[in-house]
Amino acid sequence: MEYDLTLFEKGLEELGITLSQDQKKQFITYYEYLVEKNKVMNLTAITEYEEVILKHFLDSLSIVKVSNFDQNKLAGKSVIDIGTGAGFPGIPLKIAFPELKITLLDSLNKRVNFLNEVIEMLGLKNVTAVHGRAEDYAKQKEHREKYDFCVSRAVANLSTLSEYCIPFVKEGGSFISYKSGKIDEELTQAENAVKILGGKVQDVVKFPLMDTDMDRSFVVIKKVKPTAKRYPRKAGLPSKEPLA
Ligand SMILES: C[S@@+](CC[C@H](N)C(=O)[O-])C[C@H]1O[C@@H](n2cnc3c(N)ncnc32)[C@H](O)[C@@H]1O
Repeated sequence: MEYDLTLFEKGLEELGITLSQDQKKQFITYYEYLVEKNKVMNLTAITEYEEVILKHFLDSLSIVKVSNFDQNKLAGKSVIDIGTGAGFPGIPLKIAFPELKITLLDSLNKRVNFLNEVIEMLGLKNVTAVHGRAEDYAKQKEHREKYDFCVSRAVANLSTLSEYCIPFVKEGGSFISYKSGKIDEELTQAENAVKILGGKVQDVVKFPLMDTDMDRSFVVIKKVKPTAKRYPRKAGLPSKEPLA
């Protein structure tokens, strides 16, 4: 099937991202497989082609607006995507920036199985999909404070998310949270949690998604000191009783 790439190409140009024909084909293959599998399992509420391009693909890639996620300096950098679901933002980042080493984590095994099929189908290298909860993985030596970037979209409020994500980040690295809608109150509520966990809010990048009226933002949290061993607390607690 022929797909109109006008919107995608316009968005990529706005973001300053250049993709080869093969990379664009990988995005289309991913789109087709997402829609096909979505008929038999719950992966996404968004399935219309242009909506997926805008709200999943371009939204995921808009992280290049964050100055320390410099697309020219990503070689060898490691990223963990917490609560990746059907692969957002991790799979679009891997397709567009194949030099990244990416770990995709989700607590729903059927989504992880889907991701492994996508990885194989697209022939992606240096990307691993793992099944588990952030609170448990962040305790493991091979994951704790091992990543240059931790990213997460649509998983939890910023305080809970900080407890999931900051423990994965190396000192000097960043946790970059994808947010939509108004963010100021959530940011104020998370301020102390960020500090307790060894982070510091470095930047908040606000923008509309392409030429829509949909508010998007990135909260950029720099890891400034190691996270105390007791965090994250046991699975379930960060969402039940967010750090205040
Ligand atoms: C609303 S979906 C968002 C998926 C994707 N990030 C996106 O933006 O489309 C939230 C995902 O986070 C996962 N999740 C929630 N809590 C988690 C945790 N503590 N550890 C790992 N995954 C978690 C869920 O299984 C679900 O797939």
